[in-house]
Amino acid sequence: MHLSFDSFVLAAATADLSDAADPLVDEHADAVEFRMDLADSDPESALDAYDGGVPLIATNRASWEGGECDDGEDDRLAALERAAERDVVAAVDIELDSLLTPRGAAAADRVRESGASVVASVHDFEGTPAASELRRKLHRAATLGDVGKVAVTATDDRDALRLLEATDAATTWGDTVATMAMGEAGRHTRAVAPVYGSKIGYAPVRPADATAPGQYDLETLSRLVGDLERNPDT
Ligand SMILES: O=C1C[C@@](O)(C(=O)O)C[C@@H](O)[C@@H]1O
Repeated sequence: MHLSFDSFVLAAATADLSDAADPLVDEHADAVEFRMDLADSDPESALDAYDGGVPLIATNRASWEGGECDDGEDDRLAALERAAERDVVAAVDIELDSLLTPRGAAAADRVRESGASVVASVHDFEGTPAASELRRKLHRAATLGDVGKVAVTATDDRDALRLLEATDAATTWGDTVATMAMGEAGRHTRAVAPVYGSKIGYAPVRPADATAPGQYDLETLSRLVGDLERNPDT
């Protein structure tokens, strides 16, 4: 399956692929992000059993990047390479710090050879970097990935605004990026960042199953993003 990041992709984020059968996913999601690192049972068996019609983004977030995968880098990335071999997996998320290593770069090559896209991701669970640093990270991630994703933690409105500004700048100079600010102060960026060019949003099917702080549930984010969408004809 293929996912185009030319326009906004709303991803239902989950640790449990059976969530994909929820009618809300069919109704609102363009993709399902499978957080392999958060899965209770063997994620590769879950991938084998997946028979949904919505393409998958496979993520196996390393513990050093705020996830729960403690495997060594080789095993962690090999699981993503195997995931990408499945037709339903349209994209694979690889951390920017990993893509900067030879093993991570090789994983990206394998993923692309399998026909999947690479989402290069950077997370800051402490705060929001300065504007210049944000721009640099976004550009670096968008250069190594087919989409460059930066998730930060906002503690006030100014943090959120800096992220939106960097999103707009990156999009204006032609990078394909995805941005979101985690935490309560950043919550609105999940709805607003797509207006400034962000190409992926993440939302749990049920509010209680958030995969990051400050997420809206899928139905809510779909409505908010839809309401704010610019329609050139109106
Ligand atoms: O990187 C991201 C973004 C995210 O952290 C968020 O803030 O929505 C949620 C994660 O599941 C996803 O992999």
